[in-house]
Amino acid sequence: QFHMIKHEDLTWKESLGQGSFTHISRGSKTDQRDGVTHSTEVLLKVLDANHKNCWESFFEAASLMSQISHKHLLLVYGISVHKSKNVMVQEFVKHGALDLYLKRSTSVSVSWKLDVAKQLACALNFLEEKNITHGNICAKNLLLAREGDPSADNSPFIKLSDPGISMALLGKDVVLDRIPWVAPEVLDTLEIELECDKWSFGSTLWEIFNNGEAPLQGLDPIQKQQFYEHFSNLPVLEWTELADLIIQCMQYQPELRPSCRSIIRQLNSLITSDYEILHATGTHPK
Ligand SMILES: N#Cc1ccc(Nc2nc(N)cc(-n3cnc(CCO)c3)n2)cc1
Repeated sequence: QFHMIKHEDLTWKESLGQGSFTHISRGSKTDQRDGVTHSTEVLLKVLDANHKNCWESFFEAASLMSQISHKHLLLVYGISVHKSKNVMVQEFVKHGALDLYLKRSTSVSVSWKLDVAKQLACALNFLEEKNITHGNICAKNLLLAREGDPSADNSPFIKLSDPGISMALLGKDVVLDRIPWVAPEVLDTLEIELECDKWSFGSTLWEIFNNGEAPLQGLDPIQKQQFYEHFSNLPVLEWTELADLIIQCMQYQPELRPSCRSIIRQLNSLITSDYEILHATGTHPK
């Protein structure tokens, strides 16, 4: 079900940090095609040795991304299993994770953020049409392939990363730490459905429009759990129409959350209204 890559065809370069139970490095893979040796820059995602029991879920996440291809879904080249090393070999996405990029960037425009949000909505719509739930939508799992340069009139381009190890295996503390991205109903069942991705989309929208600041970042796991027990909502953004979309996505009743098509329609009208506001008053909504 996916391409097996030989360990000797991989070269590790610098470490780039870690996710849940994994760590990532820049690297390269060599392969022979019509007698010529090609070297490709890759991202090597290694499952921590002390979580070897999660290897099935780790590779299941990879195979989810390999079964389907879409311009906004990360390309997974294959996997490599050698001794106790379980490695997922991914395309190297030039500008890395969106949360870090937003934290570092000062001048990201509203239209840039709306463009990114729409790309994520399109990726989710594609998954929804195939009845596939991602289960870990957040800015950290959005990778920036192209920065977009307003003067050169080109726009950003994002890729949705693999969901990583399923929450059923991650343990309660990791699940609590994923509040408010994880949908409230998941806390009881640890089962993820399509509606869960809509809740997470709302939380990710909040992140994007708060320059990568993690929502509820100051709260400890207990306070995060209480946030759900009290049916709380994230702090409202100033742009009312955008705040409305976030609230719709983050409805505690899953069946009340909007379809992806509705999300895309609402983003399109925000894009046009943003455009009109800009050209009417020369100023941007907050
Ligand atoms: N400075 C810098 C820099 C760092 C990384 C990349 N590239 C890249 N490519 C990928 N396929 C995945 C990731 N990645 C980043 N963080 C995670 C964990 C959370 O998902 C995954 N980064 C490019 C530049």
